[in-house]
Amino acid sequence: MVNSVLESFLGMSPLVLVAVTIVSSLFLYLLFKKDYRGYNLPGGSLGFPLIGESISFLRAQLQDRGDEWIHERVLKHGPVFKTHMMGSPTFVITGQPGNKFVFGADYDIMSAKPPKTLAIVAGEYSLSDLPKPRYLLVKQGMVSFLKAESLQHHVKHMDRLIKASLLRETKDRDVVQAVQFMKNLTFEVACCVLFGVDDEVIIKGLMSDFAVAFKAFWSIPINLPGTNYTRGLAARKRIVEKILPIIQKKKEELANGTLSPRNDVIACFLSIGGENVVPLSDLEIIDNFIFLMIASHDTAANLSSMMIWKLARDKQIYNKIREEHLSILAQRQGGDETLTWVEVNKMKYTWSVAQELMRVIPPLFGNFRTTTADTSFAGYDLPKGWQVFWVACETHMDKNFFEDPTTFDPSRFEAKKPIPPCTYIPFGAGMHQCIGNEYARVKTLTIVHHLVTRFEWSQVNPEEKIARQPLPYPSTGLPIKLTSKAAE
Ligand code: HEM
Repeated sequence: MVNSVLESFLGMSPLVLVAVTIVSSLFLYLLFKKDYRGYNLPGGSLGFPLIGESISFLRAQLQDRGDEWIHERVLKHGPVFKTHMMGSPTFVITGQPGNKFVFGADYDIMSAKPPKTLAIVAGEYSLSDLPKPRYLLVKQGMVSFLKAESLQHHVKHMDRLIKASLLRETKDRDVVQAVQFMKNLTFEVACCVLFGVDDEVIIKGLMSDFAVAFKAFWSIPINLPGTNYTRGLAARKRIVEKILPIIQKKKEELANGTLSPRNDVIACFLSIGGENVVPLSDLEIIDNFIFLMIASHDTAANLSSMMIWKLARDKQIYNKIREEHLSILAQRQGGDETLTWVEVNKMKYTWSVAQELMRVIPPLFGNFRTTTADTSFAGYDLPKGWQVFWVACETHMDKNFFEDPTTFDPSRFEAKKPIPPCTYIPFGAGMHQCIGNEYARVKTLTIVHHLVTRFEWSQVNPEEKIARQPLPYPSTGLPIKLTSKAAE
């Protein structure tokens, strides 16, 4: 088991890892001991130097027991504890006050600098690595495409792509590998709709490069031949080579007026300017293209895969969702067969199922920050330069915020009663809150719409377990058996 954990997250032989660990660990251990004596640190274990508790945490994640791993330590040490993961000493901060502290912290206390792995793969100019003024500018470029006012003009494009892809995938086939299909579909929709890249050969090439880069993100940053990390660096180089000519072409099209500045995210980036504003360089655009692909791909593919998983297992929910979608079709007037923004906004029950699914099984388990100054929380010292890890599971499963938390109940999101701040956090909160939630909503609802109005499905392996890889997926890729069900 330990071997398979090492191989999935490192892509390297355990023997090589042990050798590297022994050489580097003693030095780091002594350094660490020396630096932090005298600080009032919370309880917890730093585990082995360099590796820390990464293996134990990642192993729990693979078994979908990450929440138990956290909860055991919360029970032992309280809502804040120390550990060592993904190459750095780390504070895990849980609970509503902890979430408020992390999500409310500004740049002078905490940065959303990701683990070294993302910084290297996505590049030095990627959103979460930028100084605040530049961060705000680049994010503005992303938001100008992702906000509802802009996104609504892309619903029909997204709908056509999803419908065509679904018909292609299910043609003459009654079993579909749902996870791989959702990953491919999400990537294709992102290339075409988010980034305005529709050349099939380029999309295929980018897809295989990104598959390698995604693995590198959740690896331990050891630059040795054969590691996932080193393969990720090579994949980044190939991605840069493919995107540069696309940027050049879009510059020309914007200049001659054949491309609108709101056509896609790259066009939005290229249109950033004005008095005293330094336009984005090609490298800034590439790094943020990679960053956005990493931020959007697995998360959005995960939500639609998990919806398919849930609907295969719960006939009552499937029937209620199908009813909602057939009623939308029944109300449609005119001959246009593509979905509209108004129709997507009628899919309220379907979205409340997705929200409840993200409460019980959040796509993102949590995320990292780095302290940028010595600070304190709950009476403990948090020294500068440590990683901070926030997690969703502790508040999502807290009966003080969600009555009967282990029951799957979409109606809690239909109720008028507001959910207390910083307790329901599948999209985070505060300054770094997800800006792609509307895009993810529209894409997921469109996929579910075409699936439920055309098919019923069941799991080929009903006993299939959920494993975090690091996002939660059915462990054998969710093969589903489809039965055609024409819209009534
Ligand atoms: C179900 C799908 C998604 C989930 C669950 C999700 C989750 C999250 C979470 C939890 C964060 C906050 C991270 C933190 O505070 O540490 C985040 C940030 C972010 N997400 Fe998403 N996301 C999803 C889809 C997307 C999509 C589709 C896009 C883009 C099209 C996107 C773009 C971003 C960006 C750019 C940030 C960083 C914002 C910032 O740092 O200011 N996400 N996402």
